[in-house]
Amino acid sequence: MDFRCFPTLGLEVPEGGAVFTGQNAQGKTSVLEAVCVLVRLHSPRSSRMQTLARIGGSGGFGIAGEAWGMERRIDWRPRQATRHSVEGESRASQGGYLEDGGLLVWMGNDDLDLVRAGGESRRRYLDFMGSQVAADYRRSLARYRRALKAKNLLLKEGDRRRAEIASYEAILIPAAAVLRRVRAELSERLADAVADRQREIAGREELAGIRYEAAGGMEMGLALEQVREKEFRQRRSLVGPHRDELELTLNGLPAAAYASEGQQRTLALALKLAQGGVLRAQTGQEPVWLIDDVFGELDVSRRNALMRALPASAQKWITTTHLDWLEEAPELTGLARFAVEGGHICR
Ligand SMILES: Nc1ncnc2c1ncn2[C@@H]1O[C@H](COP(=O)(O)OP(=O)(O)OP(=O)(O)O)[C@@H](O)[C@H]1O
Repeated sequence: MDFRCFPTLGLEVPEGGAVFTGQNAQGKTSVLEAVCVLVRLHSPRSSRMQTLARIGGSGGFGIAGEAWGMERRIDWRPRQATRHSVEGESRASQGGYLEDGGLLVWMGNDDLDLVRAGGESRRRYLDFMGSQVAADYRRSLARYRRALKAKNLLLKEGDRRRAEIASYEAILIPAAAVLRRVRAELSERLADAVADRQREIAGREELAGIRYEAAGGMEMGLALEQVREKEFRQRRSLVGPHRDELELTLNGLPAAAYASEGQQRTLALALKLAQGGVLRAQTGQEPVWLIDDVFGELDVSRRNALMRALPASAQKWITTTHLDWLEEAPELTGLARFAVEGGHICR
């Protein structure tokens, strides 16, 4: 193991899921994070694998578990290729490992950023979904990021490196086309689902809208031609999926600027609930819900609405520091409970 604060950990979680209780900084989020890393090779908290390795541990970490009936295992060591295996058989590439990985939805307290913060958090939201439904999405995203980084470095030198910049653009353009096709499809599917969930959680008519906006237009090649000289002057990339937006509105007005805090919280929940619904509709598979410290922070009406909106048959991993609300939650009383304390867990 050696993951975050856990030197070792073994857990058997029943099919319905579990609730992890404990004070702050005991390891609850880390348990959910380990699931996310094992299943999707992705941490919602950190883009650097190094931060996941336990400080004072062996330097790397390993996670193994049975998910969707298959034994999966990853082993991360600094300066080495990550090793992945499924059912004891090594999978050389990340894509190969993920192709039969299960689906996840992560809900956390910072989901409010989806509504309030800049476009980056909404792009991450789409990326997390896209990577789960389209095999070429993750590959294109990785390719796009690498080429964009290289292009931006060259742009720092002004227009002297035109030819090399063009060779990176030849990588960026097809990768952008994949990302945008999937993002646009997902956004369209999400629109109705988000509107329905918003109405349901708010308990009244509140019209939530989402609209995907490709920066510079869907045709990246054309957009690049139009901004080329400007990019050389400003020495940075101005168009492409890294600047796309998922615009959120409530009753026709931009949600970040006009919606109340309560409405924004509802919209953040609606976005995540809709994410689960769209993943299910796209794949026919029920995602596992990783719900980190959300319930305890909600007012009673939103908490009840969220509980009702979660699919009864889905597996849910829920963390909380407060126990009081749990006693009044009939939907969750049947879930197994684990107490987390100082990197140890007991049932
Ligand atoms: N790489 C690491 N190595 C060792 N300990 C770590 C590492 N990363 C984080 N920690 C520590 O692990 C502990 C558990 O963190 P975690 O976020 O899982 O707690 P939590 O129970 O979810 O807390 P909260 O309720 O405040 O969200 C914290 O004390 C944190 O500082």
